[in-house]
Amino acid sequence: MVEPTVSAAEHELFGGPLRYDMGWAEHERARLDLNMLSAIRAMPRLVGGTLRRAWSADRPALLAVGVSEIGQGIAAAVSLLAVNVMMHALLGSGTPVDRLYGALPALIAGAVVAVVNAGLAGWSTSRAGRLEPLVERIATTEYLAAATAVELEAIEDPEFRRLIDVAQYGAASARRMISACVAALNGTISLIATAGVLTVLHPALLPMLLLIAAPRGWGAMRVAQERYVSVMTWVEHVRASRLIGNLLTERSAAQEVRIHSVGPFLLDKYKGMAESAEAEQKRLANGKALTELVAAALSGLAMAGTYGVMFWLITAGHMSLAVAGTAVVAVRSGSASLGALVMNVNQLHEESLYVQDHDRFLTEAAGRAIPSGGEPVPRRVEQVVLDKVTYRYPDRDAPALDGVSITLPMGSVTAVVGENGSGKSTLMKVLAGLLLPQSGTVRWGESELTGLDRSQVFDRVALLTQDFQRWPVTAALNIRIGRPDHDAEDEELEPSVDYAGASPVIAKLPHGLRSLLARMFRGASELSGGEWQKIGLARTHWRSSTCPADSVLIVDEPTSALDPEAEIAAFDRIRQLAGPHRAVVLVTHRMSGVRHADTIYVLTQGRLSEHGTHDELIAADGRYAAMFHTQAAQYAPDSRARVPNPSTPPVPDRS
Ligand SMILES: Nc1ncnc2c1ncn2[C@@H]1O[C@H](COP(=O)(O)OP(=O)(O)OP(=O)(O)O)[C@@H](O)[C@H]1O
Repeated sequence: MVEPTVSAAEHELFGGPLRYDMGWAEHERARLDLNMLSAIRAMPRLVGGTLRRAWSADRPALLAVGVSEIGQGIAAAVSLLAVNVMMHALLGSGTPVDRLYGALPALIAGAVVAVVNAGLAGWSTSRAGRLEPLVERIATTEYLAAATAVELEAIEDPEFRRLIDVAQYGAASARRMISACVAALNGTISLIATAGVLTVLHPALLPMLLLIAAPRGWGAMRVAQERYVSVMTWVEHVRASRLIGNLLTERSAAQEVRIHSVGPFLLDKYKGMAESAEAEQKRLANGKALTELVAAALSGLAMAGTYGVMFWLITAGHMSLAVAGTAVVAVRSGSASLGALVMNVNQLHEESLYVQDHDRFLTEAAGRAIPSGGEPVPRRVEQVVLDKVTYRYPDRDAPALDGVSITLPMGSVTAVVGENGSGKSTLMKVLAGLLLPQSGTVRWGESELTGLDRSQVFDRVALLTQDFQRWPVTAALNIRIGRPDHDAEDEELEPSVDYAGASPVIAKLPHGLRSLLARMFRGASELSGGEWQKIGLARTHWRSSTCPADSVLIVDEPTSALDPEAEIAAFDRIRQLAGPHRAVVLVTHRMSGVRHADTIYVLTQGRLSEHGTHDELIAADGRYAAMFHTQAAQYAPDSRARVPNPSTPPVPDRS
């Protein structure tokens, strides 16, 4: 395993070296112990996978490639035979002119074969060129579909995220494997043809040919292995460098980059990291040069040995000069074919390592996919209940939720409050069916979440979080995307726009709802944070209003960017969304927004510490009352007297 030097920049920025830990499974390390034999042994399986993809992409094109490559192999054998006939004619008896005339038919045959060969090569290239993008598209689609189908827990699992990262190279490799397969097929057929001719000429020549090519094969395989190990070891480093590069150009960081002079600082770190990556490239290049030199020397020795054997065969009278002439041509073309074949097999092997990552990702993703099927969610449920729910994130020791029970009757507004990190958002993900609790149950009416068709559960949930997605599409689609399979004209979206108080926002846009909301495109418009939140609210309304059955609306900090008037209006509107067939759950730190909720649940460090109405909780004078009074105190006329003083002393001035 390569242990590259760690740059000072990495230490400072990330607290140490960023390296792919190869921790997926023990067989990963075994996989890196590549050698030529194991590569050749794995070849039928790898080629089989590529052919399967190509077969499903375009059968006629694949067949055309196969036929034209076999045709080229036959052409190679025929042209060697023509050379043999020509040699015999040229080195035979008679006057030079007679001998030239004697060689003419073979010469013409060779020319015809060359033309046919060129035609076949062109045909193969055009069909392979058609297959390549199709195969890449199939592999990319498989990758994207698998990534979107896994449980949220998998997406948040750093190990799985790493696999998503490395697997992204697989689709391009699957594409390149097509041309490598074609070239390998071409090389194999040419080689078989040449080997056949050589064996006919003299059986001793065939092993010599293998001896010439073997060192090059070994060299190519070794270089590929080194490169793959290096790429895998450095993948996180490369990603981090790219991240720094992006931060320097991203709009979101642009202000701090300038005002805090983060630009020159990060640029310097970027250079530091690039230098350590360059050192690795240099090490690889030196290793490659040395390996290739040794391989070329050994191959040269084998070539000299071959000519020596031929010399001995001629002088001992075991081989005629004409046969020797053909043999020289055959050995040269055979060793070139074998060399190319080794390179192609090697390329196939290298690409296949990435395709294997892609396939491994697909297998892993299938194991972590959200199960399809299950019982339908009852159309009417009366209430949704979370009963003693416990959830612990895979990389955490303490549970984020510990035995939490809440009941959400249809038609009610429920508020969940609590300090930062108390588990509110996690609770909402469990409620939405995005996370499955390790213990406890979530019930829709009498039906348990685990037995339900999860896609139907998602269908019944509308979710608005404070970091909701701002899609780089038109304003209309940004609303309609709340239920993308429900087609709608712009006019049908108007009630949602009105509901969210977003009409003035849309009116300001150059093309109304048709305006593109994506700064990165020319002519597009950008909204402020609060304006975006209104669009988000409109989207949530659209989703809720297009659900024909009992549903749950979850709003997690929906008003953080709204001005005070808009905030009051938004809380009012959210409350109005509760209807006979809809339960509303509101998560917020704004205590003014929760006081009208039917029930308020207070979470403290993942546990439910109290619940009740606003009046009950104020009367209980517990955690809720304390939070409420603290916030209310800020707005009291004598607030200076009532807001608690900071618990820490002021930060000293360092200048
Ligand atoms: N994806 C995650 N992986 C690991 N731990 C997480 C993850 N998300 C949240 N946590 C942890 O779970 C706990 C609860 O987090 P959660 O986001 O649910 O709290 P919250 O009450 O919504 O906080 P806030 O008010 O700050 O939004 C925290 O300790 C947090 O660090």
